[in-house]
Amino acid sequence: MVSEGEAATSLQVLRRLDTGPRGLTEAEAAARLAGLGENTPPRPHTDSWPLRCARALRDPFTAVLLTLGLVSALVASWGTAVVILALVAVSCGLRAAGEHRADRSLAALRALVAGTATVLRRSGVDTEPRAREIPVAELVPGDVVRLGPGDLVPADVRLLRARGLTVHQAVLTGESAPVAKAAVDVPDRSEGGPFDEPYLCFQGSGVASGSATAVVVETGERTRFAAAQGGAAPREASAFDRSVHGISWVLVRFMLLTPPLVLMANAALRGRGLETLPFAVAVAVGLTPEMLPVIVTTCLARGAALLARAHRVVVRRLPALHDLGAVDVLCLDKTGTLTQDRPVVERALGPDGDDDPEVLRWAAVGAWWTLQLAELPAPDALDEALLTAAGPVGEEYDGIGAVPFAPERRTATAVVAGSLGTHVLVTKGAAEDVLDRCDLDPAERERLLALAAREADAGLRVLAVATARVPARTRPCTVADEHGLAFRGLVTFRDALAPGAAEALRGLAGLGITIRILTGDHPATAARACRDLGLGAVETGVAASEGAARVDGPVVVARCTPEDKARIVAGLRAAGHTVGFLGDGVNDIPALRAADVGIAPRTAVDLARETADVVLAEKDLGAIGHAVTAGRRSSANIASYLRVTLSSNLGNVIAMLSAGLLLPFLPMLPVQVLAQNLCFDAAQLAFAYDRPGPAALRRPTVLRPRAFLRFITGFGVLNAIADLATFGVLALALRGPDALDDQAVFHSAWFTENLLTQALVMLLLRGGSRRGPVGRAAAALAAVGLLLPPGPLGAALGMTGLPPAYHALLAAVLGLYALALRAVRARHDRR
Ligand SMILES: Nc1ncnc2c1ncn2[C@@H]1O[C@H](COP(=O)(O)OP(=O)(O)OP(=O)(O)O)[C@@H](O)[C@H]1O
Repeated sequence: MVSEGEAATSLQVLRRLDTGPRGLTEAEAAARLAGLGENTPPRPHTDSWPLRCARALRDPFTAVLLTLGLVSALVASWGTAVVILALVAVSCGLRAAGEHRADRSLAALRALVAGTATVLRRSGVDTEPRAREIPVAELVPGDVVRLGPGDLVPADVRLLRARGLTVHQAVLTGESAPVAKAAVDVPDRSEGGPFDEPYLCFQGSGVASGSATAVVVETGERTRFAAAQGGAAPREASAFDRSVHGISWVLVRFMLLTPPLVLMANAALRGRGLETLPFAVAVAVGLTPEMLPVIVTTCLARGAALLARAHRVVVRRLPALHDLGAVDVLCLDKTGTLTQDRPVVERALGPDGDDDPEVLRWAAVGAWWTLQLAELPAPDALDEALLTAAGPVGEEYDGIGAVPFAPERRTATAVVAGSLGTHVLVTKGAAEDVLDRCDLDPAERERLLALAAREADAGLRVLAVATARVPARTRPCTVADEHGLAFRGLVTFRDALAPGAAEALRGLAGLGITIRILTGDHPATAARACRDLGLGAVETGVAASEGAARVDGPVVVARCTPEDKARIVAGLRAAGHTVGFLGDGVNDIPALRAADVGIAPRTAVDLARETADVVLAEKDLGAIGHAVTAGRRSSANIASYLRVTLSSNLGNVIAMLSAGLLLPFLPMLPVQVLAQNLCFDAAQLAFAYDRPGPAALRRPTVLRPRAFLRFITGFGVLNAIADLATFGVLALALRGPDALDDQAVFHSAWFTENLLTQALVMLLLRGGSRRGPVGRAAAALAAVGLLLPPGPLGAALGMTGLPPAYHALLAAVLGLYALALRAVRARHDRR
């Protein structure tokens, strides 16, 4: 771990690592790799089976079931206790198996999006070092790496040189704002911990801005990140976690209240004592949706695996799939998402609007020397386009210093040696920001802004270029030097629209998703791109404008800084929307973090990819539509399961409690309640494999705990009325010694009726096709309901065959119940 080396000088650190500023030779690096092992991040510590099962036990429903099992064992109701334990074991086993499968496929998917690092290596001792990209796993201590905006720090490193470097260390320290880092040759011993040291950067952090050259000090298991168990910083609970949590806790309270209520009511009205406890416990168990965790894990894991296979979309955090289904506002950046981010220089023009090749030359000189002096691993797309268009330029001057581009400033500056002891500052950047740094009268400034806007209106990207001649000096160039400049002109670029973007945007609008474009670019360039993509009436707003964070605000918000983007996303979330953000640049990272679902293409900068919840393996906006549909499908299945289970469970419990008070005996034996519950659970696993109807996929799906609880109370009461009505009718119609006075007949009748109504509810409350896994499971449930009581298992459970007249009456009651369910459902859907 970085420890004794922390306070050493840079030279001492290089010596200790037996390396130099020119990096290692390939042979030396290979030998170190063989000796020390790969630089792979620590594996998440969730693999062992006992640990998985133990985690599954922490689920609130399982905890309640265990408590109920314990209570049964205490009153020596062994049958009940054993069935409850079996339920717990099955649910934990299924859940652990589901999670294991999900983790395995997620790990394989993550490998798809693994990153690389830029390292300086030499082929032999006397050869010049060459910067090349290698997989992060192949880095060894002593390697010299280059870091640029958006890079993940690939190991624990000591900075040798840095320019304007700031890094996000949230994963390690929880601090969300980027912190400034700088190379220090002879460090002071500081008060704070190693994370506060300016000259150290750690694996797991990411470069927010600036650039650096650094030597790798520790790799693999020996990094601070590994020591911190590689635990990602705890994330704010997602919309999905919050809804499931909310619903779970309301139910847990219900379940805990049920046994004492049953006991008290039976004691008060029927004078029964503690002998009703097993029944009370069984009723509470009947209320529990114990398969919820299994269904959730299976639905999400299946959805994610299908999505990866069919559309090459990688969901890095399972609950994000549900959140995708709930997204109702999708914010996109423009460059690289709607356009290809392969800009080509179109024109270079002077202040009067005429062609002027000098402007392009100065811009390219600036790009070349910023690239060289800031030691950036690679030029950005605009700089690359300048260098391609201008040809070799840098050699004519000596580079002195550079302040690399930062999206908050929107300018980049290089300083080169001029004639007769002077230096020339070359600044390029967004027109407004460069003009602010020029000596101009207001009218001239307005005229030049209009010139830039005219070019941008044609859909071109625009860079302004300005220079200043200053006396030569030795101190390094800083942002403060960018003033008093002379305006040189504009360079314009054409960046073609991404193929398929227009169609994908139409598809997303068809899914009921509002699109917002948040870009750092010129408002006119952005507006033109959006118009060409058919984004309806485009209103542009600058980031600072009021209302940018409202969903009915402007479609395009231009000149956003990274913080503006995050602020708008946070504002939309605060207004109750579920917000997705798709971006690929370093300027998108705060917004990716702020969104409910951060989405990045695989070609995004490493840090954006690492921050995102969802990674598109192909740069295809259309894949988002598929991902949203997959999310809606998984959520619809989870919601169907919850609706069906909870409303019929609640109905059964109400009916059973009322009947228990009206009848001279218990309406069902505890073991029968539990057997019925087991049958329900098995049938409902089918929801994990269901294909929901098209209606469920048309709108964003949100599990709103309040609406949910209203739904289940409504249908639960309807279910209870149907149960009680069945018995009312039966009691009237089938009098006599063989009929309902006989406890075994009553219990069997209740058992059959319950399973049949449950099957009906599965079919009618779900919506969509009656066929498929849910249809088959409902049919199987109905068959068990009819065939089990007269069979040997029925006899073992204290049940018996039913008189034929019962079945006829039951069919009539079920018919009526189905009609009522349909009517109530239709009314509910209309609301
Ligand atoms: N290398 C560069 N040198 C100087 N100025 C630059 C450079 N790159 C970008 N700019 C200027 O800064 C502005 C903002 O850039 P930024 O990277 O924040 O957003 P963007 O790439 O234009 O758009 P988006 O946010 O849609 O990805 C650009 O419009 C351009 O004017």
